[in-house]
Amino acid sequence: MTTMAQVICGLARRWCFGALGSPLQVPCLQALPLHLGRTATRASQRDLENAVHQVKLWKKDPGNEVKLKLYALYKQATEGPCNLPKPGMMDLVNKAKWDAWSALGSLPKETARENYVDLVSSLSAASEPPSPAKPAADGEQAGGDLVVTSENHITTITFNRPAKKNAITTQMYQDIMLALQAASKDDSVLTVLTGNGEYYCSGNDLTNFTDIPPEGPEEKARTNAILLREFVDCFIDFPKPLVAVVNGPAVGISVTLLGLFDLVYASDRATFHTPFGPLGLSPEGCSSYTFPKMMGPSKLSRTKVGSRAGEGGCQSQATVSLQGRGLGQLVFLKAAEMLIFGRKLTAQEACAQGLVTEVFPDSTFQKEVWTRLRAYTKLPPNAVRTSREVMRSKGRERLHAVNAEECGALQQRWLSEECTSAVVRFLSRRGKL
Ligand SMILES: CCCCC/C=C/CC(=O)SCCNC(=O)CCNC(=O)[C@H](O)C(C)(C)COP(=O)(O)OP(=O)(O)OC[C@H]1O[C@@H](n2cnc3c(N)ncnc32)[C@H](O)[C@@H]1OP(=O)(O)O
Repeated sequence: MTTMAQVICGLARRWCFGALGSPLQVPCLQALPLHLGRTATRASQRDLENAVHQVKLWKKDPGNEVKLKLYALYKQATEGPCNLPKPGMMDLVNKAKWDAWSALGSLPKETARENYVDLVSSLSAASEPPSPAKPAADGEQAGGDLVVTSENHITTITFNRPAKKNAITTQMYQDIMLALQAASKDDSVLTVLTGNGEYYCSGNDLTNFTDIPPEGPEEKARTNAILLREFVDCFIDFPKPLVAVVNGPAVGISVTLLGLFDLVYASDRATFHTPFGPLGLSPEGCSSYTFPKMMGPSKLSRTKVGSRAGEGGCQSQATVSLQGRGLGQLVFLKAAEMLIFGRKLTAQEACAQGLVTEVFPDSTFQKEVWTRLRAYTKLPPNAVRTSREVMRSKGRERLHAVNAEECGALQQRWLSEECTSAVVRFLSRRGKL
């Protein structure tokens, strides 16, 4: 069986820039800027070889679409129409190459050669002069991918990869666990998670799947499941109030975990998206349990109505949805729309569903939230901890069981073709393969 990890592993190896099969493997001739060097309208074999060499000198990855075109034209120019058997569905790289080459049909070798040379020439011309170097580290702030600070009895853990929309790497999962362990013992009253930049967090870093150990993809899925389970367990067992300051869009695991938080304050710019269906995944972070629970009818009596509607606060639209439906059905439907079908919620909608405590206008978000949190730190810390423990202790065992079940399901999902294809699509669109 070909698994996602095998495919991605193979893709990562084979699709790195300069390694897309034959066009980049011919012997290297003199480097000659083709758009300057070729004057005749018909491209010669020498022009083709120069073009191949030119491609090798490109510093910027031209993207998979261009690489496929180059591959197909080169094969057509040197071997004629596609003569390979069609690869299997799961052999994604060879299938894409085969499709591109076959699509050229009976294009004459000379025309393919000319098209190859012209394509390289136009792309080389377009890339001159070389674009200026990017600012250091893509604008990432000093302090690493995760920044932990402790001030005024608040420990703050900040996702700090704004250039990657704060996607969580494997290292960051480990570092967050260490930060939580430290925060559980320090003198802070509250522990806050927030994001630096435009996003709160774009969820699991999808390139985490490309790092396959020598033991193979099953081992990767197994260790990922263990890591995820330990990671979520840290949130379940965390002894102090957890606060999410959701400064912008939140995706995937950064949303599901919110069900384990005590306070979730959101900017009105934030959105909440769990695209598990499209990604071939299933829910994690105990959301399969917490979301139906919080989005159920018991929330309706707690839903904040009115006072800040339109300028923050929650709007009570959920009551409308109740009409004509049994309450039990509503519980299922609301959580299902998010977790199974990947419906993205606005901050107001998330608040109405009980996922968010309160929404603030983005312009005053930071000021209002941090003022509120500082005031909470003045409360007697032991009373705060005790109240929280009383509220949490009854459900803890259940949450651990849910977490274990979700991780088991995901371990299978990560090895599935549905997930493979979705991750490959994402990475491929961004030229990461
Ligand atoms: C131990 C394992 C535990 C596993 C736990 C499982 C968790 C499940 C999940 O979290 S599922 C959710 C996974 N996340 C996503 O599917 C989001 C993917 N990202 C996007 O859809 C988009 O990037 C976006 C909507 C977040 C933002 O789109 P936009 O067009 O505004 O920006 P770009 O796409 O150009 O992104 C900018 C750069 O950031 C990189 N990036 C963003 N998100 C991720 C991500 N999740 N993983 C890896 N990389 C990400 C993107 O590739 C761009 O990088 P580049 O500039 O180098 O191309």
